[in-house]
Amino acid sequence: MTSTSEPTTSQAPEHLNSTGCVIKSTPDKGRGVYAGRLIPRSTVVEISPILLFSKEEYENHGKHTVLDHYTFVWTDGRMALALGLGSLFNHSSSPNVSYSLDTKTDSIHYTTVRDVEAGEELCIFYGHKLWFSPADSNYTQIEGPEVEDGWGGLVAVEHDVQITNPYEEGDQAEIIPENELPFVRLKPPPDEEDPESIRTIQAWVVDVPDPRHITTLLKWLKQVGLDGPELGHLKRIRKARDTTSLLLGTTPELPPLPANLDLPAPYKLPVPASSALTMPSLDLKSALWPTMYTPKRKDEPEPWTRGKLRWAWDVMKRTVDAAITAQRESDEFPIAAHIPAPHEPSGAKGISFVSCDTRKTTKHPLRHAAINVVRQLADYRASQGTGSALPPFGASQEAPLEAGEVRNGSNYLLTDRHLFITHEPCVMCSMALLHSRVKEVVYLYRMPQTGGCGGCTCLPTLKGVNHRFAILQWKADAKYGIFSLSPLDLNSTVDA
Ligand SMILES: C[S@@+](CC[C@H](N)C(=O)[O-])C[C@H]1O[C@@H](n2cnc3c(N)ncnc32)[C@H](O)[C@@H]1O
Repeated sequence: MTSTSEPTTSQAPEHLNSTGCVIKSTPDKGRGVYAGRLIPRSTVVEISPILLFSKEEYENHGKHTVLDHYTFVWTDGRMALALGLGSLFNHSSSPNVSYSLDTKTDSIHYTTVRDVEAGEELCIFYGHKLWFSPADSNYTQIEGPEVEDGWGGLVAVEHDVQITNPYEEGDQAEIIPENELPFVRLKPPPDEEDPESIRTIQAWVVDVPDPRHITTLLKWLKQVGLDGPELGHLKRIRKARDTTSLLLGTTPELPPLPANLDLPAPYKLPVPASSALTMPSLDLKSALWPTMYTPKRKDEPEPWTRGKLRWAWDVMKRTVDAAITAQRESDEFPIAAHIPAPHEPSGAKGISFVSCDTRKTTKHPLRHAAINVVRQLADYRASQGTGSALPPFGASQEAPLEAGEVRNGSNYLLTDRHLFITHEPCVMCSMALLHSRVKEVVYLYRMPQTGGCGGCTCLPTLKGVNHRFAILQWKADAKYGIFSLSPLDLNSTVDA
């Protein structure tokens, strides 16, 4: 019989710390740290005291032992072993925990970067040069010659500057005035001018063989409360050839239609989810159902809430951190690109992808950060076995896809998605983003000589291209809030 005080190997005890972290065995990474309950974002889950080894001590002894897989490079070049939970966080390329050094107390602080669900593993990012094959499908191994770092496994913890997201505090639903946004809009968001990007909702429609019955039906819609504003962006009546049809509503069930009119059975139809902002969009949407035309005024950009800015700031911060790491550890250009999980008011959900420029280590001139990250996403989709039949990200409000059905851009990689990048993408990358139907590109540094998003040319405004995307540039004064280290200097002739 097994008692709780006599654990067996098959029923190992779980160690729970006061912030809800549990040590458990993982299937493929040895032990790991898991959330024993929901752990909110920005929770300091662990403060690990460290044990320091001198360089000589480490070179002569520690390095030749298992310690080599557990040690951090400390600020002064000594090696640090985190005591407590600190040594048990496994690596992920999409970490949910960040860590920072406290040199005053010789400890490392581990903080969640997003809400972590009960049962989820808590992981940190070790760096780009791993000494093991990661059980993490999103990881892109940097190719190239092995570099002897000689100094333990984990990435160096170099600074103790605590950077906090300026949008963390306050009402997350508050709309931030345009002049207080951390970026400028170089190009407004596009309207849906591409059949693949048009969002639809399912609505009930009935064909009305005798047009004289329309008036009676309009009165009936009022009586049963189906004349609400949710379909206000559409016209109620469609006349197509010799059939007149009436839009009834979007309720799951319909009340019985007036029996005396002898109408055919109503049916469901995908209709546009919003009005048309441009003439090309009007044509496309009206082909589905007659749609209202409500052109946007020039001074009426899409509002940004504090919550969405908080998301964008975190995304850009992580992009910058990846670029710094790529340069520091692999001597790459400090360029990184990030396709984040889409923002949701309840918190970003889904998978995000981060890649760096790898053209130096791979000796491959086309391995730019933006191309690498689009490929990472494509590989992920392919690995899921759903390939082109994946629904577009952010299409959660639509009816589920039938097996094998392809709809609304599911063949495109970036429909409805943002790309954050440290430097304005070059012409080649801008074209790749255009082909992938990206929604918005956000960058920190403009590249006047090489950029394809406003620098030397602006791909999405060229005549003949079949997709438009929005372009945002981080403001110079807002930029430095995001860096912990030096700016990401790049020669102006480099194509990012
Ligand atoms: C600092 S330790 C982490 C705790 C370790 N799992 C344990 O049980 O002691 C680093 C070691 O964990 C394993 N590891 C960490 N992250 C991993 C990952 N994503 N995939 C596979 N193994 C991983 C590797 O063996 C690595 O040498």
